[in-house]
Amino acid sequence: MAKVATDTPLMQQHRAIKQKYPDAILLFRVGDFYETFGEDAIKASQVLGITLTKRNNGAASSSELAGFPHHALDTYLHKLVKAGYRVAICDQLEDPKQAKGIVKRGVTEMVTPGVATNDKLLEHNSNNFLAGVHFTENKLGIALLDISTGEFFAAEGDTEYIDKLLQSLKPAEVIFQRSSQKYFKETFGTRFYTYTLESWIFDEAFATELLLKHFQTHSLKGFGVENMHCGIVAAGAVLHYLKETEHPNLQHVTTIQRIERDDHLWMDRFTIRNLELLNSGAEQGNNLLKVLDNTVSPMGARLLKRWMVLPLLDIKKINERLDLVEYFIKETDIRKNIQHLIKQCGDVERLVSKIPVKKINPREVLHLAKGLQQTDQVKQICTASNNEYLKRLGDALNPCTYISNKIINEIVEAPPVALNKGSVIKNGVHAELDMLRNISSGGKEYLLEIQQKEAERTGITTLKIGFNNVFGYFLEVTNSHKQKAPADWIRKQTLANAERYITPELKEYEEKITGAEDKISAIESELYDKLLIELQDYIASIQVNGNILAILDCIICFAENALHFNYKKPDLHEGVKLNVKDCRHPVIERNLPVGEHYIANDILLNPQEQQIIILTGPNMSGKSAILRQTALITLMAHMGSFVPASSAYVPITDKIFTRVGASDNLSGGESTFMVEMNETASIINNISARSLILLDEIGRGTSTYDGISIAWSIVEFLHASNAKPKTLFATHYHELNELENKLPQVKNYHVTNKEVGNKIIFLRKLAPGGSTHSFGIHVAKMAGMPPALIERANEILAQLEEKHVDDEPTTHKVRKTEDNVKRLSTTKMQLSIFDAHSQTFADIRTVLENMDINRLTPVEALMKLNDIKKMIQ
Ligand SMILES: Nc1ncnc2c1ncn2[C@@H]1O[C@H](COP(=O)(O)OP(=O)(O)OP(=O)(O)O)[C@@H](O)[C@H]1O
Repeated sequence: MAKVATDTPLMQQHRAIKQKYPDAILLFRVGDFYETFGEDAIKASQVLGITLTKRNNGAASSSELAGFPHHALDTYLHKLVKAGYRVAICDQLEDPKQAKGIVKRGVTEMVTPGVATNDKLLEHNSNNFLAGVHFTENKLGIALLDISTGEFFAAEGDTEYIDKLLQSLKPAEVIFQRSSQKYFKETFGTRFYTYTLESWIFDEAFATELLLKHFQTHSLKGFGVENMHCGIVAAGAVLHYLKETEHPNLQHVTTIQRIERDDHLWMDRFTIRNLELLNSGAEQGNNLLKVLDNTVSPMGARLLKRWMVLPLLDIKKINERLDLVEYFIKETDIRKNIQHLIKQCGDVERLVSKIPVKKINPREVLHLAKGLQQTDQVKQICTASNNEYLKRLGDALNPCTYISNKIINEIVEAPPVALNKGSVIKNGVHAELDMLRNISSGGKEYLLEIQQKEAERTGITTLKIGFNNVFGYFLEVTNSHKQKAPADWIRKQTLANAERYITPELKEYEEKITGAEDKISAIESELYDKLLIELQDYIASIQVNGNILAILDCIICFAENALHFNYKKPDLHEGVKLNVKDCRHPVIERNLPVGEHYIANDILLNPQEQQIIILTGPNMSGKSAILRQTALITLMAHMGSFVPASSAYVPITDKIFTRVGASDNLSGGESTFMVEMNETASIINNISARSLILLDEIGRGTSTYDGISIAWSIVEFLHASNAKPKTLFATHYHELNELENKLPQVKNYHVTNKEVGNKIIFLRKLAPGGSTHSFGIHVAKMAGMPPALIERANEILAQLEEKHVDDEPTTHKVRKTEDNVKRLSTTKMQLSIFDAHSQTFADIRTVLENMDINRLTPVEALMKLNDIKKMIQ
């Protein structure tokens, strides 16, 4: 921080407070402004675009200064936090008028990305989690708390599991111990906003004590987390951090829930990314969440996101959801009524979290109360239904009748947002308040009487009564009448075209009115405060309501989706066979150009006869779509949603893995191929009989020969494994079709197309058998490559195809292809890479010739590859 002048008491006070928050921008309240000094001012002026000035303190050194009016806090705070700064808000802790000497100041809130409660900083359809991560040698713990809703979760497991939770729940801020900084970055990347704490905070006894104190219980058994040692430590760190950042009012954090790995269908981060669940690569916004999320409340939208990244494994619970979707499809009136009521309830979870910190305004309190009345109606509808699950949900709703009635009886029909902006409490609630109101309004009438009386007395017809903060009520006379002003008026102010006067009578009434108004506002605050204190007792119940309304919102959304998009109820079972008829891709089908229809396909995967499908077909024919729709249908079924198919027999699936060859998401300087191999290795080590694996052009990140070899051995491995995971493998290596003849549970399929003249028409139908060529050149032409280039490519292709290699073993084929390439290099357009490095090429050729690809393990293949790479270098 730049040196701050020390000679004024104000600056001394600033320095003392700033010392406690060295890594935050300190917004220092001075009068009606928030000021920043020194380096804080430089940063604030850059981020906020406000003027940077110098404050000169006479003999002492000068300091940079930048400030903004206090009422603009929300807007500027939002910008600072979004820019990645931690912001400490330092307020005046006493009324400056009452202060003796310098006004007392202190930090009342520290705002960081993970502990934001301000509506402007939050996205209504996303949780804003603060995550704590605790590292130990063999396990990691994680806790996630959304202070804006009160939701608190804990989990523990290996690095991969914690990574998956971090990637899918996307916390706004992650805290962990300082000593783990390097490890965190290496393990989870640099995309998270992080903050480190001292190691002593990550202690189980300390954490347990904090949690017990917070929940006011004697043990953590009731929450089911008592054995979750690492999770407890992480949760303790989160609570500690909230205390440190001046968030002591956490009464809305009423419980901590355990996230159990074995309760959910597992998808790692590559899969979540590849399946484009939450975000999509090319076309922004076209993801599964966007397509499925037709919820009507923010609570519903947030829950749907969680259901998507944490799909269920318990068949009973899934069926409960599916049956309720079916019920809602049939019962249109019930569905529409409940949906209409949920829509009106508002964001119950976020409203309730403002109660402990008293940041809930009168309008929101009334909204909450009306929401409770709507909840009561939802309850009536649910409990009267004949669906067991719906009855149970309805039974758990608590309309909190006493408090909702009280609020509706006490707060006016259209209250102002700010408590001090006028009348909030209804007449008839408080006798003294009513009386003071009479005085206040009567007093105002009396002022008008004075105006009339004085106007008649003086003959000044244009006489007006006005008010300002400096000398209160006054009589205003325009210059043309000022000579008529009587001697008993006291002149107070001269304006360009008028004079202002006060009279003793005016003063007397002014005091009466302002006295009454001050008292009115004091009584209103007191009554409102009381209401908030009473509301605190209902926080937990209202949160339960919020959660149930969110569940209903999601299930109704599934019913609406099923009706609008023709989704059908999946049949989940404990076996291993996957059989989907007329399967569609939920996202592509909704984004097709007008007039185009999605071509549905049947997918059958069964470890006994058809464990692995090798899928070939031209570029753009729809191979990836078939792979992804199989995974998406499985995932949607596990969320409890109906699926885009005419029927779906879906096995309970523990893991979905998808790997896309040569993905462009490079990290840590690894080569594309290395990333691809790492990702594939993690599948091979984690499969079970219940896993679904989708491999899309694995191996394409390297040369054709290596690619084929690796793809080949991966298929062999998956086929030979005891787990027998169901696998779809899309590839351009038609050589892999040979595997069907060697391995009984491998089946070839291709995506059909028709050649008309020199054009391809994609029929997009899945058919048995492999396809022979890829039409890559045709796609290049469609993409607008220069005609000369296309012509030359066709020429090369024709030469390569001259020798048919299709019926020969792969090893021979590779050699023949090499021969072709070698021959091509001597034709008119030289393939310069082979020419320039002919010796290297010859060496590589020898290595390849001596290699028996059929016997090579993936690791050996990698080592050979490495040798080849060295030769090139
Ligand atoms: N069944 C289908 N019905 C209608 N359109 C489809 C279908 N399948 C795919 N498409 C359209 O074709 C495009 C290409 O599909 P996809 O990416 O699956 O092809 P691909 O065979 O994997 O191509 P490549 O081999 O080049 O990766 C999709 O973006 C979609 O617009």
